[in-house]
Amino acid sequence: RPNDDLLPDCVKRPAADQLPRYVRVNTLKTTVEDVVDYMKRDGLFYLGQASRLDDLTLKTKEFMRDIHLPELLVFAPKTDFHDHFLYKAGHIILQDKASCLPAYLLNPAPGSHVIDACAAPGNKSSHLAAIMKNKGRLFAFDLDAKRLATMSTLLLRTGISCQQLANQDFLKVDPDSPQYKDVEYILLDPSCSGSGMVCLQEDTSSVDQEKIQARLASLASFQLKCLNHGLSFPQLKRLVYSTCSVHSQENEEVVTACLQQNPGFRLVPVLPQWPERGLEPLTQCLRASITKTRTHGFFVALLEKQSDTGNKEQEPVLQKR
Ligand SMILES: C[S@@+](CC[C@H](N)C(=O)[O-])C[C@H]1O[C@@H](n2cnc3c(N)ncnc32)[C@H](O)[C@@H]1O
Repeated sequence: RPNDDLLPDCVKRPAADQLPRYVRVNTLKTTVEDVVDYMKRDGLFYLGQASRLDDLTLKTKEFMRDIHLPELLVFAPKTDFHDHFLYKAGHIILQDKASCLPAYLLNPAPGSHVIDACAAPGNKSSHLAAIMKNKGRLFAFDLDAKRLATMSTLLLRTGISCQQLANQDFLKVDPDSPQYKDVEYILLDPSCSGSGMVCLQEDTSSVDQEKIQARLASLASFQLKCLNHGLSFPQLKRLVYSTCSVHSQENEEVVTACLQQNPGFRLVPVLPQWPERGLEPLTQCLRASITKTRTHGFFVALLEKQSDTGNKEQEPVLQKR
């Protein structure tokens, strides 16, 4: 959740209004083809599959399939689907493209056991459940009861049934408890400064710099604790870490500290065709921004447990899908 203390009073609407409207198709309820047909019958113009980022500059009523994510449709900025039948019926989810990356990259197998550590309001959980085809177990935690209640409504609407929600501090979840003994995948999207949200970008001139730095240090320390905790689940294979922050203190610096403390894990190079990378030397990670990826500001890292034999070939994942 964006940390309100860090956010400025000024809200830069014009920048947010430039962002395409991204729509994730909920494959538990429908298919991309059916949604495309529905939208066409509704009077929208389908331009096919995008092949370059520039294609995503759409006029009113036009839409396309995204370049990178197979279940994502892209519409003109400000297209509003909140009253649309497909949204109310849970067939589509209104989710920024960058925020679809974590579940897509984690890619848990159907039937697997997965944790969404800081889950509410649940967009990424619903995406995980769709990738898992509702098979297996999705343990979702959040500290905030109100946000968890919103999440229950969203999950109900989207037809998810493999989840187990808990109003619990993830840092207090016992990795050695028998119920988590088969957890192989964790999605960790902890509270952050929210500095990547285009409509909430910081006007740092009016904010006390010392206060900002102290808040960032406290968030980074919490994020690192969550990461270390996630990596301590005994059967863990992969963990995806994400923030909607543009600050390296919450992103590359947290991941670097975590890798130093957990030498049994390595970074997986992901999506080689993605145009914006983590800051050097963490170029295996992804960054996102309105200028380079036409999304909100975002950061994603995929960590993987090294096999006992070590020296595993560093294969980029999800190059083709
Ligand atoms: C960035 S938001 C998560 C957004 C969510 N992943 C989604 O895609 O809808 C971070 C969440 O972490 C929760 N949170 C903060 N500290 C936590 C903790 N110690 N344990 C579990 N959840 C926590 C907050 O209440 C907030 O809902």
